[in-house]
Amino acid sequence: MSTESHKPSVHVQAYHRRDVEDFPPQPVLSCEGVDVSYGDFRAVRNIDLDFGLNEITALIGPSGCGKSTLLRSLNRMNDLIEGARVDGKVLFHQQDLYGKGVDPIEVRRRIGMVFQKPNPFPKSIYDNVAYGPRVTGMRVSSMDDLVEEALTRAALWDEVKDKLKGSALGLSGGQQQRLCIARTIAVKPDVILMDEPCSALDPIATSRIEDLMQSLRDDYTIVIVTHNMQQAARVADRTAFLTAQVDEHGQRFGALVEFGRTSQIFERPVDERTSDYISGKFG
Ligand SMILES: Nc1ncnc2c1ncn2[C@@H]1O[C@H](COP(=O)(O)OP(=O)(O)OP(=O)(O)O)[C@@H](O)[C@H]1O
Repeated sequence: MSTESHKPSVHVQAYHRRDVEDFPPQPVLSCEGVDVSYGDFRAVRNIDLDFGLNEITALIGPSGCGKSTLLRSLNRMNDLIEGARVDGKVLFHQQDLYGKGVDPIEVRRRIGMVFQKPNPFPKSIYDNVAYGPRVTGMRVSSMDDLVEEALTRAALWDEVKDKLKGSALGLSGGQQQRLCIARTIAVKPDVILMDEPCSALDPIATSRIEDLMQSLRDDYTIVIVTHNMQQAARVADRTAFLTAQVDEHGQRFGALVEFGRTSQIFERPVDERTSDYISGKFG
């Protein structure tokens, strides 16, 4: 990594950001020397990253550099992919998520995930939100209240309160994505992982999700993978830039290039590769 600072490249109006410290004072989730492999292919290598409490961290980088692979390692979603393996440590409140005796279902409850394409269940709006609390056996004094709270938190309640028994599939794409966020929130996670949550949405629906992320940040730690650098610059407190490298055997793999406050990454990147990427020279 060079020490010289490179020119600013992306200027966008950011949401009001916290004045985050240079290093997260309280990392909720940390990667220590994380490698993710698919069979013999070590797709992502040696990642060290801290995700700070009540912060939004964006993972950016060119296609295929391993952003989604890394994101899935944060809540053991890669366990569901045959041949996938994670080495190194992913610490959640200092506990290794891949340690002995850790229940991956509980991991996914505490660290929820929202996908690129809204994926509501073919059930009613109400049942989509109530699904997680029911299957995880959460003790709930009033399911109606919990559903209302989650939908309100996901900025969807006013639009759906009169049709809770209607099919979730009848909602617009943006509403479906907010429903998926409500479904994630309903099981009371600490962290929400978002894998390109706006890539299937129009600009208005995208802007609603970005607003929602800002309001969720007070209660949750959010990690978002995005291809949209303007989006990262608008919403994230910190940004990690990954890129593909080639090892001595000619094998491509994803590596972390630079991680810092979003303003620093976009306005004063230290590494030339970051500067080239955000100025559109590759990717
Ligand atoms: N299920 C899988 N089996 C084998 N290889 C995979 C699998 N999923 C991803 N890969 C490979 O791992 C590498 C990283 O892929 P990944 O999808 O994580 O990158 P990405 O940065 O999220 O890409 P994009 O921005 O295009 O979504 C790529 O070489 C990809 O082909």
